[in-house]
Amino acid sequence: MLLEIRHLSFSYSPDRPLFQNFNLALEPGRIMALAGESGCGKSTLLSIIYGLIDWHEGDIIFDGKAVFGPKKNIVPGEAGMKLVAQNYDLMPYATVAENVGKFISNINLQEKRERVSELLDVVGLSGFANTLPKFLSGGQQQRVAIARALSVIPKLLLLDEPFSNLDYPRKLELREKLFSYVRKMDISLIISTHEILEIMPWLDRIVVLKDGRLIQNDSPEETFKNPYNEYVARLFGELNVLTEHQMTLLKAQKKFCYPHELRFDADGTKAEVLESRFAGSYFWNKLKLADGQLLMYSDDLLEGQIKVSRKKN
Ligand SMILES: Nc1ncnc2c1ncn2[C@@H]1O[C@H](COP(=O)(O)OP(=O)(O)OP(=O)(O)O)[C@@H](O)[C@H]1O
Repeated sequence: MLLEIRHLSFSYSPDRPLFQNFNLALEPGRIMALAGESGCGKSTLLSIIYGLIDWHEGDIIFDGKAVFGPKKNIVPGEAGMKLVAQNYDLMPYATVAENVGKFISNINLQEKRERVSELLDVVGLSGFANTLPKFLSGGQQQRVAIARALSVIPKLLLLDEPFSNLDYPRKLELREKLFSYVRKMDISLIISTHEILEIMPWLDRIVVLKDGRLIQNDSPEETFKNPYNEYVARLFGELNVLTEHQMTLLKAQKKFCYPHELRFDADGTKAEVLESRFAGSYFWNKLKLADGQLLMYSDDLLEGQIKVSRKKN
């Protein structure tokens, strides 16, 4: 294992424990997402792993060695580990290129320039090498911090919501370049996110947290198809929670059903279309089915009475 968290306990205040006997492990070269509602402990866990916070009990082993908090390790951060937190901590009077090159050796300046230029390309900031951070947007500063974290290839990269400040096209571009680079360089990654669907294709593992507790730790496919509970299923977007009667009519084995899992079926059960709205790549529909309402996505606008069934997994 590259990282092992064993029996971790931590709270910000004694009356509100956050992590209690928390365990987690990461194999080398893997990409793991930390998912869960706001306040579930994602940022805190990343800070603890990086040694920025003293925890109360338990061990964190990184690359075979124990990690310590600031009481025992005054300069935080293990060699081989980098954290990009939500405060980017850039040098204000240094250019973007100088910030990115901060940890790169000056022995070969030509090599350093090339490396900085490659990293700026990865984060989509090639035109900003000579700009000062104060002239950048929050999202751009965040990307400078990511480039700097990648400048000396870490074994483990910790990213706290790296796409949160980006507009959609930039997010897509950075996502593609960043994950490709991380895979190419065999960097292990733990990434916290609110938007699990958007990064799902690149993940090996999804760890779902709620109030500091580990709710599920599975592959993306398993988590999506067999969410442990409603909280986990809701991380993937809109969700139907079926009534007993609806479960019987739809011959559903499970209580949860995503809107895309419902489909037209001449042999299906009757439903009434209450609303049908254009939503881009699909139509968003609200149906009345038996004793409750359901959401269903369709290719066409719907109206009146229709028949639906639940797709098999
Ligand atoms: N410095 C602090 N002092 C006291 N409580 C804190 C501190 N930082 C976070 N908390 C609390 O600890 C819990 C976990 O917070 P944390 O920031 O780790 O959650 P998160 O999952 O990263 O949230 P978000 O997705 O909103 O960033 C929350 O209840 C939060 O209010």
